[in-house]
Amino acid sequence: MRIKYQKIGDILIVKDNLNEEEIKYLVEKTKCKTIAKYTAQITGDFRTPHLKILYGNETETIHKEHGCLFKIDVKKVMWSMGNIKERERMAKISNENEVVVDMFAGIGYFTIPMAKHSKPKKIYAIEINPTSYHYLCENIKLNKLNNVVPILSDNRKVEFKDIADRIIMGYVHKTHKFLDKAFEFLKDKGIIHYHETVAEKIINIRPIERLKFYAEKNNYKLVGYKIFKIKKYAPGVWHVVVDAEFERINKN
Ligand SMILES: C[S@@+](CC[C@H](N)C(=O)[O-])C[C@H]1O[C@@H](n2cnc3c(N)ncnc32)[C@H](O)[C@@H]1O
Repeated sequence: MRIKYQKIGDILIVKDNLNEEEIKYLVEKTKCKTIAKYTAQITGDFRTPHLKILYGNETETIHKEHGCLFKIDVKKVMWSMGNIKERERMAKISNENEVVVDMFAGIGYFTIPMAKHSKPKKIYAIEINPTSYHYLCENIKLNKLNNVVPILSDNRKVEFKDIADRIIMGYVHKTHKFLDKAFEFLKDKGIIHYHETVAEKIINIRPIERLKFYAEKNNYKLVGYKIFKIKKYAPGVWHVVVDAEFERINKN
């Protein structure tokens, strides 16, 4: 039998409805406690999934990835398998001298691996959704991290100035609208990991134009960048991340 599934901890997410025989096969093969299927696209600012349970009833699990533990309720909070490489990349990209702000922390998708493997001085992990924030706090404890400060808030209401060497903007819903805030957080020099969904034809143009526009508006200049494709988002549309390096323009 060939059935495609994603495994999050001991929960399977499948694409199609399954018959009894298929469910029995998957349960025996994977020892999963629950099988579920997404019924619609992830929606809203909180990125809430819509799920139909096909087998079992528990939706909370602990997922292991890159040496980290992620407690998550798959019914309440999203988990993107397509971002696995990016989570690995973020794990290694910082260092012990940096202060990082994760503006869209979720349950700690990027914060947890980065805090554990790169060991920056501090990561301020901001999350607006109380359910995701709850799991973010759980995951900080589970991974025994003492360099993460979780903040339950809309990142636009957080009043930090000039504190970050590095900023993660892991969100793809009009992310550019949050760039003014990112520049408030940024020190004189720093890096922003800017995510966006963009049509294939303008992958190398639109994100960079937006970054340049907001940099200039906030008295910074873009001094270097690299664009990475994360995954196909829709036909002809890519989820990309730009590692963008900025310097404040001296007013004198
Ligand atoms: C798409 S999820 C994070 C996905 C993650 N980067 C991954 O790899 O799967 C984005 C998170 O940003 C949060 N969020 C959205 N708007 C926000 C805001 N204004 N301030 C803080 N968090 C916000 C959402 O609740 C959600 O948990």
